[in-house]
Amino acid sequence: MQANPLQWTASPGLGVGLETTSSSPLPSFSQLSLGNLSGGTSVNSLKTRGLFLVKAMEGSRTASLNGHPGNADKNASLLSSVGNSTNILWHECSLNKNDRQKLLKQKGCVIWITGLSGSGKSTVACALGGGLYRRGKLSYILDGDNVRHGLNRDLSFKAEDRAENIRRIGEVAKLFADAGVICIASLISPYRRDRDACRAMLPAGDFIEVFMDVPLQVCEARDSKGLYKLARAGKIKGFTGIDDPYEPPLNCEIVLTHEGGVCASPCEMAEEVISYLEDKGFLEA
Ligand SMILES: Nc1ncnc2c1ncn2[C@@H]1O[C@H](COP(=O)(O)OS(=O)(=O)O)[C@@H](OP(=O)(O)O)[C@H]1O
Ligand SMILES: Nc1ncnc2c1ncn2[C@@H]1O[C@H](COP(=O)(O)OP(=O)(O)O)[C@@H](O)[C@H]1O
Repeated sequence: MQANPLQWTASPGLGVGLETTSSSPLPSFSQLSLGNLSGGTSVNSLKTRGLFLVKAMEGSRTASLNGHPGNADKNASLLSSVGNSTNILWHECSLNKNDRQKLLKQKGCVIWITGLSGSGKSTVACALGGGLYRRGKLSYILDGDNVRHGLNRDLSFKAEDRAENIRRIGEVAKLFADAGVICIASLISPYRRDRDACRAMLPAGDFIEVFMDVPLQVCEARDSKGLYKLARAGKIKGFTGIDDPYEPPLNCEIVLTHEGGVCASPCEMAEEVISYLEDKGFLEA
């Protein structure tokens, strides 16, 4: 992608800043400024020294409220408590999701792929990421197995840990969507309630649930990791589909089916999801 052209500007009495051209989605001078330039520093000298003065004086609530004595009471009234975090204040930046979407020429969203182990979630997630990449669209995959190697390594497969696994991935996916990225979350996520809680984190329409509707017998016959065999032998307890529940979606956006013993190829499945994204306008800003 070509970089956005930036122009230096000077403003009487204020200092210098970076201004974008009219076609650029980057912030204007009013949103980026430096305050005073002291010691004889001129705009030109900074320019020639190649200094990028991107000290953004964001239109931050925190900054403006804290910056003025006497506003402490007003500030305190904005404090909130979320879970175990008390006295916290949301910090708003002037550069928002819309700006990032314009930059990326797409809309951020979450594609949530759910299904049994071996149903093809990871495969279709990769095919989808590839298909989007070839169209110049930025996506990122949050795969349950992979996230459990790091962020969620402390979680087991009991119901409450699965719920926490899903909640955390939902929160991370939400951040990716806010960044303007098409986030592909692929995890078993066996409980409807947990998936619905992730849906509720996002604006309506931005959570696209994709159900891998592949029968247990097919997944078990694939058994690419040998886990079903271990579960049947009682060596893995609480394995989804064997001795742990899976609740299929009742009303999801896309169902990728295994019809009459024939499964569409991962690329065909990915194209189905891409068509949905195109139809709903996610592949343009
Ligand atoms: N008990 C049990 N049940 C189901 N799956 C198990 C279990 N133990 C380990 N595994 C492996 O972990 C992968 C599923 O992780 P997820 O994070 O997607 O699961 S969940 O959403 O929290 O239910 C899953 O990966 P996939 O096969 O890709 O689905 C398995 O490889
Ligand atoms: N559409 C498909 N048709 C046939 N086999 C598939 C398809 N998608 C995935 N597979 C195969 O099924 C197995 C499990 O796929 P995987 O993507 O790992 O599933 P999951 O992530 O749901 O556990 C792999 O061996 C994969 O090659």
